[in-house]
Amino acid sequence: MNKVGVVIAAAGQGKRMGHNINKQFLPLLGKPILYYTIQSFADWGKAAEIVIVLNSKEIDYFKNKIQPLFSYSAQKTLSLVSGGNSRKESVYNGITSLSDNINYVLIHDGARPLIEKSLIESTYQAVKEHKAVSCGVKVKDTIKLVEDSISKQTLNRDKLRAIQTPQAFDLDLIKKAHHEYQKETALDDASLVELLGKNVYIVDGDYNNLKITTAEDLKPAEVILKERK
Ligand SMILES: Nc1ccn([C@@H]2O[C@H](COP(=O)(O)OP(=O)(O)OP(=O)(O)O)[C@@H](O)[C@H]2O)c(=O)n1
Ligand SMILES: C[C@](O)(CO)[C@H](O)COP(=O)(O)O
Repeated sequence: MNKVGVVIAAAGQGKRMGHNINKQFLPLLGKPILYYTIQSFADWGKAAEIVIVLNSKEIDYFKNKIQPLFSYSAQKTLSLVSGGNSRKESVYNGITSLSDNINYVLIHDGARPLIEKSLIESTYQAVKEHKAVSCGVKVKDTIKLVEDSISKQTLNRDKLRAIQTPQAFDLDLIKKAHHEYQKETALDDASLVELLGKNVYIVDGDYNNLKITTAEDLKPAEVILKERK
């Protein structure tokens, strides 16, 4: 029987948000961003363990202000781990804290609170077949390569995807990728599997699965949440 774990990377500083409190604790319709992210995985209901990776200085805040928002049964699946200086280090701490009997892991950004159950499920179904999976959406704009404000090349849009999380992996495979490329800088976990020379299967993501990065992302996120109510 397959057992699945979830790692939610929430140990960033949210510098681009430019707020004095971590962006993941900012409210959307009155509840913290990180609450929505975790609740989506709890609602999905298939995770044996949900690891929340936090800045060590914010663990008490999480315990006092966010953890009590969840039902008792959801709280039982949560565990808290300290993050690192990069997203990659934080994810590493998360995946290595999962129990040995976990077969697959879904890795998600704490800052993507609009994730829907259907996308979590399609990612999970795909990983059982492909071992390494990422969500991605087709880019809608024309993308150009620009150097020193000069457009050098127009890229073939058909081959481009804007990459999102969740990304899902066979747990042994992603641990191996993290171990082998410990010194490599990586924006996401799928790129470490690419470095191993393995295929990463892309499932269709969701344009609404926004990453809350800068202040202008907050309003559209609230509009989407309101529509779902
Ligand atoms: N050391 C880090 C850095 C990032 N993250 C997490 O990785 C996700 C994606 O990162 P990003 O949106 O870039 O968040 P921040 O690093 O917090 O943002 P910024 O770059 O603006 O500081 C976020 O949920 C963030 O909390 C993490 O767990 N540990
Ligand atoms: C993993 C990721 O969400 C894919 O879009 C993203 O790369 C992480 O955030 P960052 O803004 O690149 O740090």
